[in-house]
Amino acid sequence: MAAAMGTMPTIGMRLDAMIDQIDNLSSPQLYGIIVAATVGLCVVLLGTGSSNLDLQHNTTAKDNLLKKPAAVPKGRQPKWHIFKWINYLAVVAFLWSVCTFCLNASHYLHHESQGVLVQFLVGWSVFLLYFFGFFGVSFIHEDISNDETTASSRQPSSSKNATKQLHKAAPSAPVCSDPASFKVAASSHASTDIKELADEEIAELVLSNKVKDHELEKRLDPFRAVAVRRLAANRKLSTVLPDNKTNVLDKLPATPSLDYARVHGANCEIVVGYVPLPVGLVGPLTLNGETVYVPMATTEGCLVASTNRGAKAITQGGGAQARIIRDGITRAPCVRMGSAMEAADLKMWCEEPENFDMLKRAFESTTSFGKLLACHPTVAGKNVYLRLVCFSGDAMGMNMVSKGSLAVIELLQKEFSSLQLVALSGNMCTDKKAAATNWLQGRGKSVVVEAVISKEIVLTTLKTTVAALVHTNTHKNLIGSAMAGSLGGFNAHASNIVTAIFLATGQDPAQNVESSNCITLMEETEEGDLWISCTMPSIEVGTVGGGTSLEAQAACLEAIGCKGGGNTPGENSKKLATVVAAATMAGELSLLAALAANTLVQAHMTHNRKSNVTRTNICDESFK
Ligand SMILES: CC(C)(COP(=O)([O-])OP(=O)([O-])OC[C@H]1O[C@@H](n2cnc3c(N)ncnc32)[C@H](O)[C@@H]1OP(=O)([O-])[O-])[C@@H](O)C(=O)NCCC(=O)NCCSC(=O)C[C@@](C)(O)CC(=O)[O-]
Ligand SMILES: NC(=O)C1=CN([C@@H]2O[C@H](COP(=O)(O)OP(=O)(O)OC[C@H]3O[C@@H](n4cnc5c(N)ncnc54)[C@H](OP(=O)(O)O)[C@@H]3O)[C@@H](O)[C@H]2O)C=CC1
Repeated sequence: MAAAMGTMPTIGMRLDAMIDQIDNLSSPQLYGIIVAATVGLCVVLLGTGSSNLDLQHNTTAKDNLLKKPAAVPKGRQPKWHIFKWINYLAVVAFLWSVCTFCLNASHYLHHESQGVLVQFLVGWSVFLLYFFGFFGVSFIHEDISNDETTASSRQPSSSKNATKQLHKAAPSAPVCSDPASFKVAASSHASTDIKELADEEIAELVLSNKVKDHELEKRLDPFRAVAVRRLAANRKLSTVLPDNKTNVLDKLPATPSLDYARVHGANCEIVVGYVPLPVGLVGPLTLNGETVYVPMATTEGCLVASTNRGAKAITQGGGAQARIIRDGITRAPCVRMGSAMEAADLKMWCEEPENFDMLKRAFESTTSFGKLLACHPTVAGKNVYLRLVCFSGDAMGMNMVSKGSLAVIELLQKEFSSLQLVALSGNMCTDKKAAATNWLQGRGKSVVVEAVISKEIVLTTLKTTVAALVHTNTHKNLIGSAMAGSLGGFNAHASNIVTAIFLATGQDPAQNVESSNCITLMEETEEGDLWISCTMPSIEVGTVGGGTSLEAQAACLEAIGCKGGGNTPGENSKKLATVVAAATMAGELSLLAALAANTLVQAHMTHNRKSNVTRTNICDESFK
């Protein structure tokens, strides 16, 4: 052991050996190495120091609060300008010591006690400790940045995120839709954990655009996101409303029952609450031999009463019969070809059965329920509008058919090199706009419903006569609508009933435009009774998807007996469509009866005007 110890070199021996090696170097070599190492170290240190400083210059105290509220509390920031000057002084002192050493190296290295060399070594160690300390600050600071913001201050985040989120523009899109031309506020991309902050503090960040209003759900649970947004929204509103009220939204309910977790990503964005609508329940209504009750959400007093009266008359008469005569939701992409002749080629190609089969396979690869039923191409010069008709099971099917249509276009682009997609929806679909195509060719469910009501029931329940009803219907709904140049509006108020049922059952209310297409026909039978029918070619409804999964809307579907998917796909949505048509017929019956008997105004004064709040406020004594 002692022998072994005796052969092992001590630190002093190693130092001596190192000094001997240095001693053997020529002076230029020695100076060169020392100067190069020193300059390199200084450059690195200065670079690191300044990056820290830049970071701070670009970062306000509020940003730091946003990035890591717990670690860097507001108002307790390091004094970065003092660090900066200490840093410069340290570097100058370090360079001075190195130069001094280099200039007198041979003297210091041969000094007998080596004491001066030790002094230099100690001094440099102190500098190194300081510089390592500086590195440490830098590393910690970078860690904070990396943890807390994906879009760090070293990389412009706005452009990065913008390109990621924007979809590819259509080839024919104008220059202004170039994704690069979109400007996204850089401040909105901070993605720190803001859960630790109080609601008021987060609302403050929303107001100063440090956190985007519509991204709150990504960073907080959906219920808290709504609460925070309401705080911010009240403040925003106070700046634009004339009386600067700060609590406008307080009367808009946000609690207790709406499930915002379901709403987010499915039904609505920038949610600040919900609007309660009264729901009336019409019925019993006998339809296809079955008794149904129909929930209707409306604020138009008299509407539910009217539909209820019609339902009563229909049920008293033995009930209504309804049939689905066509079923297919549509999407019509607009594509542009190189020439009108190529457009004609495309139309012919799509109409070949084997080619349609290819389109069908492509479409159906995107859905387990959807079936492509037809493709109707319409040519307009170089443009082709491919009206794709899809069976959508129990879904209304707009997302489904849009997804499938995209797959069809991608296939066609492989077949026709000149084909350019102008718009996935080319308006010949036609969604949410009045159009002859829906009236003539149908969209969604096409339904016809009829009933016979005895003259006695017409007299007792509807308070009019069969002849008066038929007369009113002919001159109002048929001739009157014809004179108005109506498109699908040969009815009295189909949209009233359609919209109220749509709102109650979670349908897309904007589709009331085409879903209300309806022609109401009335005749007097040989027995003197009333025959009535409503033909509605484009009722767009679903019992899965969209708003149908929200609790309240699902409850209304359950009340009708058609919640969710049916035993066979499409069973429930078809039932809902027939209920919409039959309830519409009930509404038609009652309103036409009121018009025939001229009791419309009287009815609305009773049911629509009774509790005018303003009037009760100003003359409550007389009102009593
Ligand atoms: C208001 C009624 C029904 C009264 O009608 P009535 O015959 O005087 O009422 P009744 O007390 O004799 O009751 C008859 C049945 O009506 C129902 N009924 C009666 N009252 C209620 C009630 N409160 N709540 C629920 N159901 C009610 C109910 O079924 C009742 O039977 P019961 O159950 O009592 O055995 C009738 O006058 C009526 O239907 N008027 C037509 C009003 C209407 O249809 N308005 C629709 C909106 S108008 C509009 O927006 C569109 C428009 C007009 O601009 C379109 C156009 O250009 O034509
Ligand atoms: N994209 C657009 O252009 C438009 C969208 N909308 C909105 O689209 C929504 C409605 O679209 P929609 O496609 O109906 O609904 P969803 O987007 O909610 O999707 C419904 C999906 O549910 C699945 N599904 C499960 N069970 C059934 C069943 N029994 N029958 C049918 N499908 C079932 C299907 O999936 P899978 O296909 O995978 O089998 C179907 O595609 C509404 O919110 C509406 O407001 C409205 C107009 C235009």
